[in-house]
Amino acid sequence: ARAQGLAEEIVCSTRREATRDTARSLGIVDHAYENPAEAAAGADLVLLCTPVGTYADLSAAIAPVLAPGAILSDVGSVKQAVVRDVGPNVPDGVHFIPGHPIAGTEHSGPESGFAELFQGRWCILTPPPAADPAAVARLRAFWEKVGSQVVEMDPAHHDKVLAITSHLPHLIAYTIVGTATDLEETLRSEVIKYSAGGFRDFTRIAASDPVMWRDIFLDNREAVLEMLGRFSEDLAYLQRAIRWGEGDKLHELFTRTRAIRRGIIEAKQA
Ligand SMILES: NC(=O)c1ccc[n+]([C@@H]2O[C@H](COP(=O)([O-])OP(=O)(O)OC[C@H]3O[C@@H](n4cnc5c(N)ncnc54)[C@H](O)[C@@H]3O)[C@@H](O)[C@H]2O)c1
Ligand SMILES: O=C(O)C(=O)C[C@]1(C(=O)O)C=C[C@@H](O)C=C1
Repeated sequence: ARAQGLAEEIVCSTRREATRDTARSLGIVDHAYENPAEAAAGADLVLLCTPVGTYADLSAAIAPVLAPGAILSDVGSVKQAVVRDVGPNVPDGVHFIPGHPIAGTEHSGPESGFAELFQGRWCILTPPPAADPAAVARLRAFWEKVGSQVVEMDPAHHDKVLAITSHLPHLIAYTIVGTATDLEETLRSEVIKYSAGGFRDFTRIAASDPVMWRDIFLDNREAVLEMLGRFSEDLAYLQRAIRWGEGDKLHELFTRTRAIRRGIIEAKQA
């Protein structure tokens, strides 16, 4: 937003003085406050960017200072829980339009942000049915100006899609790295020593913020459990194929998934 000159003034609120200092010295914000209500007072656009489990308290804390006509949005990785937790705190006259940029890294804090983060990435908005179309258009324009492609979705659908494309992969990464590090000492040191391609990719994902991901799994419980159930069945199918030496079944699946990966890359290049 700073690089594109989208706001006259950008302010933030964080709990620690050290984080506020970092945000100021990076030039990301004009002012940094400890109290979120001080940061949100009079703003045209307020974005909640903390772990989703904090949203209920945070939105209650800023509600009294939100200006009429302001847009209240967020970047949280789940959407039904955001509607549940923030919705009741939104004052009349404030436009509540939840959002989710599908862009991020395993790193945390202001120093991990970069101006190109959202370029060429999707941003999903989940406006309530009665949302003001002009406010939705303004928020859409904001995300487009930072380089995103915006799509609107129903919150329940969002949570299902992200459960399989983002949440389950993280759960698998956390599990596989946990399993590997629970191995007996000799094997464990070998795992670390020889970790190259596959396992190393999992360790990157498994280095993601523990609080953020705890909250995502607690707040997208049903969709994650549904996808996990399907995944477990498919894993058991492969386990059985390996046990009985059914190479044709393995080959058929691996051929199908290779085509899917190539399809994703072609779609990106198009
Ligand atoms: N990292 C990603 O890949 C990614 C992508 C899209 C959306 N998100 C969502 O964005 C949000 C923030 O994620 P991030 O990656 O920017 O994390 P981050 O760790 O960089 O930033 C979160 C900030 O919230 C602060 N915080 C934590 N608990 C707080 C509390 N109780 N009160 C006030 N501040 C608190 C942290 O100190 C930190 O400064 C999350 O809701 C996450 O689901 C993350
Ligand atoms: O690349 C990464 O590090 C990410 O995990 C980014 C990622 C994802 O799963 O795609 C993580 C959480 C989000 O809500 C959106 C994006």
